[in-house]
Amino acid sequence: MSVSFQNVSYTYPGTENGVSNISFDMAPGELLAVIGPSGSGKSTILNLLVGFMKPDAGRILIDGVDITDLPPRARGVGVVFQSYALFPHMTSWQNVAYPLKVRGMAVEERKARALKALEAVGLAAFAERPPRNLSGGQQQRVALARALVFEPRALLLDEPLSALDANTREDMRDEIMRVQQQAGIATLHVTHDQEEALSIAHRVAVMHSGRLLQLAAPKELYDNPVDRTVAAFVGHANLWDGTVGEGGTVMTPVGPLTCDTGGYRAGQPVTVLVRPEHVIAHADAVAAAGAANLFDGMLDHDRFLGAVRRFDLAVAGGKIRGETRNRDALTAVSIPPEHVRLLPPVV
Ligand SMILES: Nc1ncnc2c1ncn2[C@@H]1O[C@H](COP(=O)(O)OP(=O)(O)OP(=O)(O)O)[C@@H](O)[C@H]1O
Repeated sequence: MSVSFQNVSYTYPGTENGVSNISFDMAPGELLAVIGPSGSGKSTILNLLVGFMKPDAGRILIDGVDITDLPPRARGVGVVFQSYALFPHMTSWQNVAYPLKVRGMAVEERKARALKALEAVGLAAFAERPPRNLSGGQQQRVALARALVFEPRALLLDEPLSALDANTREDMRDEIMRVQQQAGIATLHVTHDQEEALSIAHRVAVMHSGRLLQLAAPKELYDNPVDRTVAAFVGHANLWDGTVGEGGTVMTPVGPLTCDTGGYRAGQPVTVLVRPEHVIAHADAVAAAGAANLFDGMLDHDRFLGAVRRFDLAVAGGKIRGETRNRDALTAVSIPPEHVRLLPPVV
């Protein structure tokens, strides 16, 4: 089942807020994550697809069929909400069977289907338990089974993991990927957690101020952000205003950097991106003599994060953020020219 947004716009009545001219196609079985800062339009996209709101302009298609004017129930879209929204007085299987009940299915058949759906999310043994006797992760899996039980044409996940602790969240990520792949359903996953998006989605859509800035596979998004906003939102980044110099250099507040200037000409303004993991830490500049883009400085922030250490080196003109596994003292960094990326300037 495929999902298509074609030039969809929506403005909340009496405001200038909403989403503008959103277009994307989801392939059958694709898991598409929508990320962006608060207020960027993620929930609006979700609500437009569920059918809680109708676009002012544009069309929404599922499998090539225009569903723009259909009410939510007729769209065949399964939704998992952040809050699980399970019925407390029903058992797990009754919760899962609920969408089948409202569709008028006989009790034996709906119980059989609910048990199968619970089995698919690894909860067959918990069918008779009420939600209050389940952990947060288990409740979320019941909600997932309930969203899948009526074989929806598309699945929507609205921040489904945000209420879970870090370890459960990682397990649930894997579970969602597994179940979604098994069911082969086009899935739109709205999240503010970019790590979650990068780790489970086939492609990620980055929203900002009601616009879709970039839609790309996670690695592409991280390595080749279209602009500074995307670069800043996805992962950590050193971002500087720069001006392209002569002979493969770019001038930045921290100093000139040797790099591949690509299609940019000398004198052009650019945004300079260096990911912290590409910054190499050195004990001192003498030890690193000869390294390209070498900076001497003083350690400013220094945070131990377990697997890595994230630091800022204060240099003349600014700070350079780096990540290293090296735990020793450091007073210099170097930046390999191939890891200096030039993006369009901020206008
Ligand atoms: N009911 C509403 N009435 C008026 N404006 C709204 C309403 N709901 C959202 N907005 C505005 O529409 C824009 C998009 O909001 P939306 O809720 O889609 O953002 P979001 O990315 O989901 O944010 P969050 O991550 O905080 O949930 C924002 O400017 C928001 O203030």
